[in-house]
Amino acid sequence: MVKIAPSILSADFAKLGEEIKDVETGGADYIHVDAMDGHYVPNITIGPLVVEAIKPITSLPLDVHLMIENPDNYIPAFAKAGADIITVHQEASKHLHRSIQLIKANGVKAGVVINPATPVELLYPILPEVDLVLLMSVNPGFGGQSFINSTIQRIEQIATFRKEHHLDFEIEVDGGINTKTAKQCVDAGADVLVAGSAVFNHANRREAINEIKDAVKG
Ligand SMILES: O=C(CO)[C@@H](O)[C@H](O)COP(=O)(O)O
Ligand SMILES: [Co+2]
Repeated sequence: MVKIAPSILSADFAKLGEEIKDVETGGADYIHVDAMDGHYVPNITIGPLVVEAIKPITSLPLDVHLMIENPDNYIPAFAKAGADIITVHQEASKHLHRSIQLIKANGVKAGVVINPATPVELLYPILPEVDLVLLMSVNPGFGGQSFINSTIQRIEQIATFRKEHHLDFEIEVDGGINTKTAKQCVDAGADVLVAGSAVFNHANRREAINEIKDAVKG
């Protein structure tokens, strides 16, 4: 069964707690938290203080996607704040293996993420060490963008590597997920779909999540 990770980037921040409860009761599996620093990406969003504030609101895992420069400087703070999964960009970490080890040393599941223009092969050396691979299907920085179709072949490539090397990390896809792209991603091998605007721009979040889950089955 596919997991849905609503991205709170598209939630109403004036009532963030209610928004998170709404998607939790609506059937979400993770809460996706997009942390942006205005340097690595051209937008500024959420820091450890917000993660700490939402931690008691939900029993779902907090899936923290770091879009920040020098991620090692902030991994301990996000872990302490309550992140359950921390994902670092291959492009933003100066020493990727060290970043992954640092996440694990802080007692958190470790993920690696790559942008649409980064060759998937660059991840191969780190794949035996990670719990999750996040493939960006838009350029990071904003919600509400269109899905980049070449992502499908990239999911297949990572899924093939996972099978051939008997690994068990989850494959997550982030950006432009809707009922159509969701099915394509899952057919290619994705386990977790981040959905920001598709869930939070829908008046009924349960319906939005069910529509994606049903589309994947159909
Ligand atoms: O990391 C990011 C954007 O950088 C995402 O998590 C988006 O927030 C997903 O939003 P939608 O494309 O689903 O609206
Ligand atoms: Co994200």
